Amino acid sequence: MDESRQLSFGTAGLRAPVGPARHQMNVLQVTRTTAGVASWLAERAALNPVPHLVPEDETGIGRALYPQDGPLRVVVGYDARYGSHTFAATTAEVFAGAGFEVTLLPTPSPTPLIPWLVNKHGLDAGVQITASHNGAADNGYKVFLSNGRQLYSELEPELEAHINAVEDPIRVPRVTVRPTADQLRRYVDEMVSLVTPDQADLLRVNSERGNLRVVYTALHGVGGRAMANAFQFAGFPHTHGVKAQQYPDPTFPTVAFPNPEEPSAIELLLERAKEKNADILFALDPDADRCAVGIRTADGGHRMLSGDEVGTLLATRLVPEYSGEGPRPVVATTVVSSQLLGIIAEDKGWDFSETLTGFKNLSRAADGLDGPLAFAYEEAVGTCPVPDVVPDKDGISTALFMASWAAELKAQGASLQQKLNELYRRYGYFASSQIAVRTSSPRELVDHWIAHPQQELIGVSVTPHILPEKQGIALHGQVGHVHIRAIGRVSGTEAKAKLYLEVGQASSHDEAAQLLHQLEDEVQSWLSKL
Ligand SMILES: O=P(O)(O)OC[C@H]1O[C@@H](O)[C@H](O)[C@@H](O)[C@@H]1O
Repeated sequence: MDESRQLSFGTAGLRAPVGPARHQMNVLQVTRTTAGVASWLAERAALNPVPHLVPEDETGIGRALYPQDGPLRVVVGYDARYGSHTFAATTAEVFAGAGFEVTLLPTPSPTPLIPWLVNKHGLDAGVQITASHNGAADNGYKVFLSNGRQLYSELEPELEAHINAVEDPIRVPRVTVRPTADQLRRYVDEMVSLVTPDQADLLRVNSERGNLRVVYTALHGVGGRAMANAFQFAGFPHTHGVKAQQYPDPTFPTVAFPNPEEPSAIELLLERAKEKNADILFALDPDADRCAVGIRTADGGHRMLSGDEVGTLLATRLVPEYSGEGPRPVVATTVVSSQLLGIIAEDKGWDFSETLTGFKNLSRAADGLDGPLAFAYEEAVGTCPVPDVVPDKDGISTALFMASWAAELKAQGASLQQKLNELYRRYGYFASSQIAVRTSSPRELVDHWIAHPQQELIGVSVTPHILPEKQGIALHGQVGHVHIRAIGRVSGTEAKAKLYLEVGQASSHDEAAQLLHQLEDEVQSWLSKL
């Protein structure tokens, strides 16, 4: 590892092991980064002055009292990892030292609180100290801009130039910041209000929710309190957390990787689901911006839905079919997610937009289109159900929407699996899976795939497409009427290359599963030869 290398922004901000070197997460790194962010935000504000809100001739007294003319305002939050509290306090103090008005959250909190607060209070930026689902050794730094959206790629070079221009972090001025009152309850109340029934439906809905058995895990992260409160306030009395994983613990003692996408991470959740005979299961990631969802299977067991299954289902639940009036709502997903959402969008009259991985891209997916972003998701169990309230992925509101829907369906004798079957019957059967290759040089591996693209997969020829920014390569082919796709891409959060496999528009579940199986076998066999 090159120790002189400065950290750069990846899929979701800076992420690196906590340690003393220049390419690691430490107080000097955080000081330098924040000083850079502060000077960059100040420069942007100076270059984009607030338009005059009062007539030109009314100058002078009182002008400074307009909120837009005050100091830049930021909020700083943090998860419960090693170093998070210190890094957050450092971030807040450096912003304050640069003349910003700073809101520092008092306790470890879910990441979605930051975009929610930025958006709600018209702040100039937000920072969350988190390494999301990475291993215990890592920490990270995530930047949200004035509209609550994450810092996006085109702006990264400008910001990185400001960070690199910070000469001696020790000399950066710091001013002590007193933390604010806890904001979690306010956030939870607003999320719960999204699923609060009308007065006329109160009795029916409460009784539906009273019959749903919910289990969830916070995976040793910061979402436990938010999730418990949210379910309680929304009227789900039979909600059970996985006790061993309920409270923040930076060692993540019961899991190898605290990522709800990893089968080993949800073992205790599945045990709890069996014990409680659960109808629905939720696994938050450690900073609670993502949420995996599980359901009961026909044989009485449980299975986790894929991110694509949750995303496509929830889109159909939340976005009404286009009525022909006004701008079309925009739904969005990433290039490595299922192609099903695009097909549904065409049928429902929605505008559809596809971006590179990460909500830094997805939250901008409707820019340049007529309509607003109505819904976005990515296959990595990240869902943004209400972009105008939280313009990023949000595990808590996702869980509330899915639980409310599951309760309603249960009362009708139906299920989420039936809803999924309806989608497949209408649009064809889809199946997908992912293979991760952990390596110290994922870039080299993916460059090799790009330079020597596979010509055939499971006996049919495939056409290669290089992903934007050379992030990876997509191979598309047809087996009769069935579409097959394999994408290789460099992870932007961990040292791994990822392979995303999908079979689409098959005539039956079995056909999709069988072709996917063949695809997996073939990919595994060429991986073993590398
Ligand atoms: O595939 P990557 O780059 O490792 O990212 C995986 C996921 O990592 C999460 O931490 C990000 O919040 C997601 O947006 C992202 O999709």
